[in-house]
Amino acid sequence: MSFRVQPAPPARPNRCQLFGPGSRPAIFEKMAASEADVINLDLEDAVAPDDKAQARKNIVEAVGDVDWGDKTLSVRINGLDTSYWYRDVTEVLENCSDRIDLLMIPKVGNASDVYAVDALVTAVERAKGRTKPIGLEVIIETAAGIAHVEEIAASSPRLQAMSLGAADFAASMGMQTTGIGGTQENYYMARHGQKYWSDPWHWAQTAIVAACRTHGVLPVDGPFGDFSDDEGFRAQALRSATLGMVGKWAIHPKQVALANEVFTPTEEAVAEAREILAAMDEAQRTGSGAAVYKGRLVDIASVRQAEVIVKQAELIAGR
Ligand SMILES: C[C@@H](C(=O)SCCNC(=O)CCNC(=O)[C@H](O)C(C)(C)COP(=O)(O)OP(=O)(O)OC[C@H]1O[C@@H](n2cnc3c(N)ncnc32)[C@H](O)[C@@H]1OP(=O)(O)O)[C@H](O)C(=O)O
Ligand SMILES: [Mg+2]
Repeated sequence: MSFRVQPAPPARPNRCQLFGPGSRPAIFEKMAASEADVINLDLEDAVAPDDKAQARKNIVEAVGDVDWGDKTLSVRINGLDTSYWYRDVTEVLENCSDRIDLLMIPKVGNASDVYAVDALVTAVERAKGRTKPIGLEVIIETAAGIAHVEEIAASSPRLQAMSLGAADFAASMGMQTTGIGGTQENYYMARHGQKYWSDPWHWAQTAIVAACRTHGVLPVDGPFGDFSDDEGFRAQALRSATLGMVGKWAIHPKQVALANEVFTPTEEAVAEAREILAAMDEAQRTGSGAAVYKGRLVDIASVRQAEVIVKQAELIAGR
């Protein structure tokens, strides 16, 4: 227990982050017309090396020209292990309109990586007189990133969100899989001739959630590569939501509705949460710290749990 109050993360919906390559401007309007809460225009792995320069130009133009509505608009820069990243930051921020909200930093390995980008962003903001502060989001997708996850979550007041990038994470960890998220065929327990599949992403997700919740950052589940597998996406997203993550990436437009469905509390869940709050109001009025709701104990901790669901529903309703 700490006397410090747990900081609240940014109060904005982040149920789905829809990605699209910056080198494919034909889909920008479609991304803007989607139901995703966050749009990620990519300069990193979805863009071939020869297309990076043109992709920056496309993004600068699209940030200003496309009507992004009330979405959070983010640009993923290249990793700090490349020669591209500083020009991603300078060319985009020196030239694009104030409509941009965030830069996403991939393959973050420690707090100094975020510090470096923060310093460059700060310099460009001052030089260009940008008055709207740029936020940052990071991807945990390396062994170093997960080893230093808490210092990364605490690294900058600009930091708003942290995602798990399952593909690069698996590669960095030396995991024997080419799948991007979801069930892994060989990760199972065996008992009495039956296989019981377990979740290899679970420990990294909980580490991310704990670091984020400690430092007021939004924890987000990353990509699910097999976009023909709706059931697999939904199962992965439900596990993430249950663990405390607030949303999930979509790497194809058909995944947006699935993510929104999972990360929007159901009417039943909200109604039950409100009933618990009412039951506890009544209990406290009569001097009791606990009550019985549908045959089970509810107490002050149940109030905090119910408030998570009600606040999430209100955030989405107020979008
Ligand atoms: C894994 C690591 C990552 O980096 S993940 C994030 C980076 N990846 C991406 O950004 C890829 C994003 N997705 C795409 O580029 C495409 O969706 C695609 C290549 C996967 C499939 O495109 P395709 O056009 O072949 O798909 P269709 O089914 O034909 O499209 C139907 C329809 O939708 C439009 N479309 C396609 N993609 C998008 C999109 N992203 N947003 C909006 N609209 C899209 C397409 O134009 C069609 O439109 P229509 O013709 O019907 O009008 C990670 O870092 C890690 O390490 O884990
Ligand atoms: Mg990656």
